[in-house]
Amino acid sequence: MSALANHPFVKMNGLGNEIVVVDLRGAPAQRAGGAPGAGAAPLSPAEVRAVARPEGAPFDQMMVLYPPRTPGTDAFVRIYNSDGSEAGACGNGMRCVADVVFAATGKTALTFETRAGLLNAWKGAEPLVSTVDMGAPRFGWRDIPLAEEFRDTRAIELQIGPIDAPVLHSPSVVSMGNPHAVFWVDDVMAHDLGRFGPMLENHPIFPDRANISLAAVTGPDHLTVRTWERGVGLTRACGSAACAAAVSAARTGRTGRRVRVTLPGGDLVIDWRERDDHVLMTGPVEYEREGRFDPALFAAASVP
Ligand SMILES: N[C@@H](CCC[C@H](N)C(=O)O)C(=O)O
Repeated sequence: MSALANHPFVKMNGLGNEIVVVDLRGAPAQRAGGAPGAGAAPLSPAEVRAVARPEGAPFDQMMVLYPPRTPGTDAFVRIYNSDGSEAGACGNGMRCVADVVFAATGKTALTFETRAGLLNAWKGAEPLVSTVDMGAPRFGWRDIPLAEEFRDTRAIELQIGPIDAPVLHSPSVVSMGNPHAVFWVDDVMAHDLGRFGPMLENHPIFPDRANISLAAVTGPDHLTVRTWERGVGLTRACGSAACAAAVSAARTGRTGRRVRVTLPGGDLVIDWRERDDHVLMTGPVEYEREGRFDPALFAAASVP
């Protein structure tokens, strides 16, 4: 039987980015995938997709907390996309997880571990607002990763549309713990991202696929961004994409290092800190409902 059967969950969102939070830290060791400190086996893609079904708890990302692997951390967190794939980073999801743990423990600062490394979170001055340190961006072509060498990842050779009049071209590419391509446009609404997104997500230049964003500079230190998320599709907000757009904008001289990013679901403040190169993301979360996973979900999907 799935570790998720009958297990409680919290449905939240970060600016409309649909997030389900599941805490397996108190689950019996074998159900949580191993003894505390010994790691946590991933859920199967079929299990994750079962939860994402309309009769389950549909989400863009499901954030699953396991016992800490590293002393001093509050949890090991796995991040799942609705197609069952696992991601290395999810800014909005981490802010949701942080708020759940802030509320349960009374702490105001937390450290989590994800596949992409350690990550700190702080409670904000206002209720339901928090800041997550997304770590340092990586710009090397192998780190993103790209399938072939590009010395300068501020604008790589990639375009769609007619060769002499491309519709989208020369994206900035970066890893925020997950792969991002940012296409610079005048108006993020003027392009059919629902059509181009899947082609670009699965373009052979991205061996691990990629999150695809359209970004426009819409004011002094203000960006507007829409994202086609890897493993999900169009979402109302993608925190790591906001970070990717912000660092790419600063890196290409379009803005300074602290910007407000407007996404379809609302605004995030992104600060690419000079002193340690880390990217800080601040924004709100919302609680929607609590529930328990119906075991029938997993039986129907014939998952373990
Ligand atoms: N919504 C997220 C990003 C989630 C992961 C992404 N789809 C991937 O596969 O890399 C965010 O807020 O950062």
